[in-house]
Amino acid sequence: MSKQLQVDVAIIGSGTAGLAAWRTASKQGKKVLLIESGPLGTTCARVGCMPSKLLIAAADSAHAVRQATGFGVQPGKLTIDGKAVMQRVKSERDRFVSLVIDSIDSIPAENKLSGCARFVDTNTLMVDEHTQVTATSIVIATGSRATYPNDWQQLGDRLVINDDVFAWDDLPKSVALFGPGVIGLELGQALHRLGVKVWMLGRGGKLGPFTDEKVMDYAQTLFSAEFYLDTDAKVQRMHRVGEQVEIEFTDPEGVNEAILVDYVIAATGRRPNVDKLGLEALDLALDEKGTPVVDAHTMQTSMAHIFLAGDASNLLPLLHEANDQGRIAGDNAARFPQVLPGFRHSTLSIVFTSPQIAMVGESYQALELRSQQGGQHSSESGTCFAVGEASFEDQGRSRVMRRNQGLLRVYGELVTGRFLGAEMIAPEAEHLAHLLAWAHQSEMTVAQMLTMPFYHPVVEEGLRTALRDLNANLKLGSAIEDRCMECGVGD
Ligand SMILES: Cc1cc2nc3c(=O)[nH]c(=O)nc-3n(C[C@H](O)[C@H](O)[C@H](O)COP(=O)(O)OP(=O)(O)OC[C@H]3O[C@@H](n4cnc5c(N)ncnc54)[C@H](O)[C@@H]3O)c2cc1C
Ligand SMILES: NC(=O)c1ccc[n+]([C@@H]2O[C@H](COP(=O)([O-])OP(=O)(O)OC[C@H]3O[C@@H](n4cnc5c(N)ncnc54)[C@H](O)[C@@H]3O)[C@@H](O)[C@H]2O)c1
Repeated sequence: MSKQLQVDVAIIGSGTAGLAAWRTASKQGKKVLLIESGPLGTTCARVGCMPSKLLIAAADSAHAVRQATGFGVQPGKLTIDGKAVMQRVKSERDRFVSLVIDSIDSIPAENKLSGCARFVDTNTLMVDEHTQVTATSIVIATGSRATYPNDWQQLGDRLVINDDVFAWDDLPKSVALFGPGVIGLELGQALHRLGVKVWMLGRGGKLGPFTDEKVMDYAQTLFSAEFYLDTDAKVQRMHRVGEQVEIEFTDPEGVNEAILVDYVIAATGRRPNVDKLGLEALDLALDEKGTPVVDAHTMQTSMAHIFLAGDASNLLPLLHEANDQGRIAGDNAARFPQVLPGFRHSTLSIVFTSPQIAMVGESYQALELRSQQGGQHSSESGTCFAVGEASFEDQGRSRVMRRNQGLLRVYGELVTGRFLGAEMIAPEAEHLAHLLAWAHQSEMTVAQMLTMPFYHPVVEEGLRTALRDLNANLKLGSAIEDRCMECGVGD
């Protein structure tokens, strides 16, 4: 006979979204239960944001040493100690995980339950086979997992995902990395810079998070010059040969190739963990991928008392999004049935390659779609937005640092001049993107952004060039100024 529990709010998953939901729901004095199947510590700290950035930090340092000769600094022969690299990645990662576990430990025992939850009916969850939980409202915050073609399983332990990479004790000699998306680019470039031979193979020509083809093409040229990259690989055969994998494929020039690699890394996308929740027991509206449809402002599903947050939703799978969504879902689950729309930040995503990649506000593709649908302020040519751009190849500070590669495209609304979004691959993109996201959230016009201070010589002067170009193309202000050498070679 299973144990019975009755609570106000049940939260499934104690990742970033679940913990945020726990904090907001419990502040309202309700009886809240956090259910976790384990392992504890969040995807971000265990196998996501933090270990990937630790690996990238090691790669950046190797890259800086290689680049030093370009400044006349001769650092001598570079040696990479793979065991030491992985040891630091894991020990720092464990430190981050322990901080999360400390905060979970501080949650009272009666508010936590260990086990895998699934729905029995609209208000009842079965946790493993030991406890039945009845809740007035429920937050699904179960995260996501890596997904790849089923037949790759025949590669056994030579097939790995991001989780496995961060468990390595040493760096391998070679990998074939499938999926030049966000995870693929970050891991692939880092491994390459740490001396691992990398073949990066994609499907359908897609690269990174870009929707603006001009920026994507620029990035493709840049990464292809650094490591093997085929964004539309024609793979004929992939099979295990001893402790390695042989891959037969046709390269972009039509030449047949066969390579042997130590590992195949699957970075071919992630899917929300909602398929084993017993959702079939509910009359819940699902999208075409089988994920519950959710209101992005209230985080409510089609069943008013069931909320969804974080990677478990089909919204943007990012840490700060999981945090925002969890906060809103937890708050509304506790105040149910009086739900309120929660505050959402402007869209911001950063990929920690070098140069870095960033997306802010509305994507180029979203704006094109808005134009096609005859969006507000559509011009005679059928678009509702103008584009400005700047190259970083000749940008003052970027050249000083020998990091003068990059392209920034900014979008603004015709008629109103409002800043709408940006896509970029650029030096210091993480900082440029924050400035732009703040401007986007403040609903600034491009002209207002141009009245803001710009120091000299800084990479942000490249941003000003793009904004000036956009302002001219919006036909609301003066055309782009010629380079003003007396003002300093910043733009
Ligand atoms: C390699 C990598 C790098 C990343 N880098 C970044 C980055 O730099 N910046 C960024 O913003 N984002 C990054 N992300 C994305 C970010 O990590 C995720 O968006 C975020 O961690 C999602 O949090 P979550 O709470 O939704 O999921 P999770 O943290 O995965 O939490 C879900 C929890 O639910 C539990 N669970 C699942 N099913 C059940 C069940 N049935 N019953 C009970 N418990 C269950 C799981 O065990 C898990 O603990 C990265 C992701 C990866 C994989
Ligand atoms: N810096 C960050 O913020 C960061 C870092 C890592 C991950 N993330 C989050 O995690 C999410 C998931 O990342 P991801 O890289 O797994 O997904 P993704 O969708 O970004 O990339 C998957 C890639 O795999 C390709 N692909 C799919 N099937 C393939 C196949 N059979 N062969 C070859 N290529 C194939 C796709 O075309 C795509 O390019 C991201 O959307 C992002 O939100 C964020």
